[in-house]
Amino acid sequence: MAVFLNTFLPDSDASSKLQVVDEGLVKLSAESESSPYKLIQKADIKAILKIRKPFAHKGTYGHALIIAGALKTMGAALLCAKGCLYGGAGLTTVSVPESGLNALNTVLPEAMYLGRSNLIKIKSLKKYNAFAIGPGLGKLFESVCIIEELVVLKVPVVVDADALNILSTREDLLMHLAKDSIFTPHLKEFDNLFGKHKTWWERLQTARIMAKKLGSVIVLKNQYTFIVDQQGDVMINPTGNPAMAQGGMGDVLTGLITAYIAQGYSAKAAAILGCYFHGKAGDELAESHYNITASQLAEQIPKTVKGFLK
Ligand SMILES: NC(=O)C1=CN([C@@H]2O[C@H](COP(=O)(O)OP(=O)(O)OC[C@H]3O[C@@H](n4cnc5c(N)ncnc54)[C@H](O)[C@@H]3O)[C@@H](O)[C@H]2O)[C@@H](O)CC1
Ligand SMILES: Nc1ncnc2c1ncn2[C@@H]1O[C@H](COP(=O)(O)OP(=O)(O)O)[C@@H](O)[C@H]1O
Repeated sequence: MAVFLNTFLPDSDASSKLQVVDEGLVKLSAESESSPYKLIQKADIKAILKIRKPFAHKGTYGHALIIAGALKTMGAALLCAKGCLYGGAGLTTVSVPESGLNALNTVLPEAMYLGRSNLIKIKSLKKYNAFAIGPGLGKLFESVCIIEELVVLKVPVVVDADALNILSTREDLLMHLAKDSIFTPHLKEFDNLFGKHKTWWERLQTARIMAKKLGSVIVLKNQYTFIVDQQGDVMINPTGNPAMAQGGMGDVLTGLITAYIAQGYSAKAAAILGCYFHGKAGDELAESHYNITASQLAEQIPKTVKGFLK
């Protein structure tokens, strides 16, 4: 029986009620007409996920740099870094203000530190192969300068929270951020960035246009998160549940997606894996927990991936 798009939206309108959603990312036959809307299946994840290799070492799985946190929102940076560590990046470096150094060393001893002043000064960030910016970053002048630097470097970035809000006032930076970046807005951040929308159908049409225009992936977060690729196709994530509705959950997702980029996945594959395992970890915890914290969810991720492979 056909599944229609309105099943995955909090609102309903004539267009989404008529839009068929395909099951799975793979086209069934060359002749069949495929829908731009596809519901991610377990088999799709199996096809994307790469098994860890014998003789692998920390260098095999990349080095992520997370630029996040401000004095009063250091937790967002820690949660993002936690998502990255538990997502399996070989090395994770976190650039927080110096006021966060003790917290970082105490809470996440596996993570390394890069001072903000060094970050703005050094031109070479070449040792990192995955970048995330935004959780709890604040919108101060310093944050804008860092985004300008990333634009000059032309490195793809996972962009979240305050970095999205900065880009909403700086179209020049938004349009020049490297292709294959990943934008991870929730509804409000999305509308800030691309304009107000009355319905989710309209919002999705804008997401498809903008993902193509930017040459990047847009992860539009909600109960069913929409991953819109550079061709404007929309992948719907089936995992996740209301036990996850608590602050910091998106910060963990940003770290997790960044971990997959560090491990060598494409922007699209990293977004798909990140959303799927983030939600699946939440689903597994929700079997025994009424609500879940973001830290709990991050810690569940390695178990979830292992369980998936069994
Ligand atoms: N421990 C920490 O330091 C935390 C810091 N955070 C950071 O704090 C900064 C600001 O976060 P705020 O929560 O103030 O602002 P946000 O822009 O994240 O959220 C603003 C409002 O949007 C609404 N909203 C979000 N998703 C929605 C959806 N799907 N549908 C409808 N409404 C929705 C919520 O009601 C929320 O009050 C961000 O940089 C964020 O990363 C948060 O992540 C929470 C945890
Ligand atoms: N009811 C829900 N069902 C599934 N996923 C949810 C639900 N509520 C929240 N989430 C997930 O939690 C994350 C929330 O992200 P975000 O709003 O950016 O949070 P924060 O800024 O507090 O980190 C998203 O990945 C979203 O899909």
